[in-house]
Amino acid sequence: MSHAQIGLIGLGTMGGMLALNIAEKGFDIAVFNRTTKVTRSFHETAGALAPKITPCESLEALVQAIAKPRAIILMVPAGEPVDEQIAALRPYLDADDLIIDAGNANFHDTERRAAEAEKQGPRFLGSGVSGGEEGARHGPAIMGGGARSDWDRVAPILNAIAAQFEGTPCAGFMGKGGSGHFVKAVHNGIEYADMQMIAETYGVMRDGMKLGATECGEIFAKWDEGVLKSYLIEISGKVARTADPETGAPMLDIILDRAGQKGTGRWTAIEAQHLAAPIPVIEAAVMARNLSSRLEARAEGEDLFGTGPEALPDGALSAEDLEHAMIAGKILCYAQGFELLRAANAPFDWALPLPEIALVWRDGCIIRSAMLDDMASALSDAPDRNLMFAPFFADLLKAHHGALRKVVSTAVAHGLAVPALSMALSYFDTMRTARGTANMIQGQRDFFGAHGFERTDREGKDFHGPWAM
Ligand SMILES: NC(=O)C1=CN([C@@H]2O[C@H](COP(=O)(O)OP(=O)(O)OC[C@H]3O[C@@H](n4cnc5c(N)ncnc54)[C@H](OP(=O)(O)O)[C@@H]3O)[C@@H](O)[C@H]2O)C=CC1
Ligand SMILES: O=C(CO)[C@H](O)[C@H](O)COP(=O)(O)O
Repeated sequence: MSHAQIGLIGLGTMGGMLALNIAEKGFDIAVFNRTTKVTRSFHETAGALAPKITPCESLEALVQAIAKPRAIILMVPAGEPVDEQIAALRPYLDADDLIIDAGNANFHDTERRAAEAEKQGPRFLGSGVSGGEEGARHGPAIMGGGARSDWDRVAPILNAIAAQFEGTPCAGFMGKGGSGHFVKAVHNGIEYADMQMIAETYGVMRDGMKLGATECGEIFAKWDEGVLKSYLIEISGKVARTADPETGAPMLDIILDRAGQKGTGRWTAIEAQHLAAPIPVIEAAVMARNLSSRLEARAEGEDLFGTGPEALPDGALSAEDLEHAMIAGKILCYAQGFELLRAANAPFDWALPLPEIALVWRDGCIIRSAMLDDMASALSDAPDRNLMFAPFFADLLKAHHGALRKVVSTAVAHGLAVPALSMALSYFDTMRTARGTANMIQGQRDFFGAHGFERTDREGKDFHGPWAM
């Protein structure tokens, strides 16, 4: 019986929860998983939703269970698994059937897959989904890319399962090709940066202010009541206040300080370099994750050079200083993310809807934050303006950049590594310095390579020395 309104492949953390979400919103769904026992146990444990779910044990059965024209969501790891699934499905599908890759694909792969789909079918959408397990189950943010007509076809389902912010679905169409997955990658870059800055403030509290994990957790919980209100601050408070059930010690004290990564932050940093779009806070966060994995070298460094972080003198920094520094850092990191989105428009022939992206990120996704509503307004008022210059955020920066400077300089003076906060401050200082120091770079380039320079006192682009010898 071909009655399912949609299909889904990949019943892992995200796919299983998305399937339950789809069924709960009243849609009939057919599901398939590479490992059949996962499909069976998924259906057996679906409870009241089981009648809306058709478990399938082959791709052929999955395809037959879905009403035409079919739509099938892929929720499998990025890269080869996606290509393999598309190749395995293709013989069973009609040209107007639609595959939706809802995993975290590299957008270059999505561009390629979209181009292949244009030539040989079936139809293809690349849709970034954010929100983790909980979001997938009860309402993620969804960033779609591909053909508008394909998006419109599945929008009723995607809008229904997305998080709702004051009645508006946190799902949006970003444009053609890989644009949806590009927007999701930038979301993840901001996620890396936000997480890193929170980790740095935790480090200052733990190593500089000698606070215990629970005290740090209470401070994060307080921040979550103010300007910094956001999912990541909220869960950081919960993480810090959790005790290990086995030892009773704070969880944070027993977790190894080596951060994992699946690659989305790195993709964002690489693309920013290709586009010459400055995103130093995000790049610092990727760098910090990479350095975190150098456990042996860091231990060797501690033996050789002495313990890095020193305790801060009493009263050197307060929790309020850290909160205000985080506010400034957060604005600067989101501003960089939106600048990167804007920088991609011309090279990829996109028109990424920046205000709508801020609206989509208001709920459901990992970087949801009370600031995003104001960011959406600022981007609607002036879509081409860097967010740091929007009056609302400029006022916040004027009020809080002093705290960012105080936190960074105090931390640096006492051997506490704060790379993302430092980069936020450097970006801020660079962006408010009308006459910088690139004149020296231009002098050097002309000295060794006759590359030419512009002058401040004359029109023209190709001036040269002579240089003193
Ligand atoms: N976890 C998260 O918070 C988020 C994840 N994502 C993205 O969603 C996608 C899925 O992630 P997640 O659910 O966490 O991953 P999981 O590891 O929990 O699940 C992966 C799923 O893919 C299947 N699978 C793995 N390899 C293959 C393959 N070669 N061919 C077919 N099926 C395969 C697995 O099947 P089997 O049971 O047989 O192993 C399983 O159903 C990824 O792209 C991820 O980046 C996006 C947003 C958030
Ligand atoms: O997309 C996500 C959240 O938005 C996934 O949780 C992703 O896995 C997070 O990235 P990483 O594993 O690199 O930390």
